[in-house]
Amino acid sequence: MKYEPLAIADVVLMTPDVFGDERGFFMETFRQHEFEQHCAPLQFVQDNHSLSRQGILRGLHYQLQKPQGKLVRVVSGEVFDVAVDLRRHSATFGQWVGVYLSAENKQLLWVPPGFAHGFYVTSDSAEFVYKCTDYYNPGDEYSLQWNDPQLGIDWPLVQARAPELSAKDQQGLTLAEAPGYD
Ligand SMILES: Cc1cn([C@H]2C[C@H](O)[C@@H](COP(=O)(O)OP(=O)(O)O[C@H]3O[C@@H](C)C(=O)[C@@H](O)[C@H]3O)O2)c(=O)[nH]c1=O
Repeated sequence: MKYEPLAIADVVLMTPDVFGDERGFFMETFRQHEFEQHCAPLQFVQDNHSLSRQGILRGLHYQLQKPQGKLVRVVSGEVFDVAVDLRRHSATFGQWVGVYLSAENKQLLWVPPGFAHGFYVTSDSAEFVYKCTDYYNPGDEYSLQWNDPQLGIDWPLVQARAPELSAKDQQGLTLAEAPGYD
């Protein structure tokens, strides 16, 4: 596995070694010891899997009292995946990084606790799989507005169509309104 810190250095892009043969391929997608060395000394307690159609945007989500670090990847299709730094004392507070994750590139993104996370589906559909360092805690969940001009996220919208959002995400908070991490 190759580990590559992004422009916000705590966010790490991971590229697995893929062993192809006549049967298909094999790859390791997680190794605790390496993860602790290159990303964070944290354990995962919950795994999630979602399916979304093209044009769906999920996010940008975070939990305040029980922050979740997320190790995310795509097992079918392609998404543009975004992490926003909400740590108020961070030099990169309010900044974002985004990468394409796909079944083809097989990359994983480590989104640490203290970040909001979301993704936009660019392929016909996409299945998204991720590990979390804390449990889902719905009362503690916030949605940051995907198109807040202060964030200025450059979403690669398909045919310039507005993304489809859940009712919750349509009520997302701007960066100015959203509680951050102290
Ligand atoms: C996230 C989550 C949802 N649910 C339930 C609640 C609800 O009925 C249904 C759909 O929930 P949501 O609309 O919140 O699902 P979704 O919009 O896919 O939420 C996810 O978005 C991405 C971007 C993330 O980063 C995740 O952490 C998570 O917040 O699934 C759980 O039971 N456990 C969970 O961990």
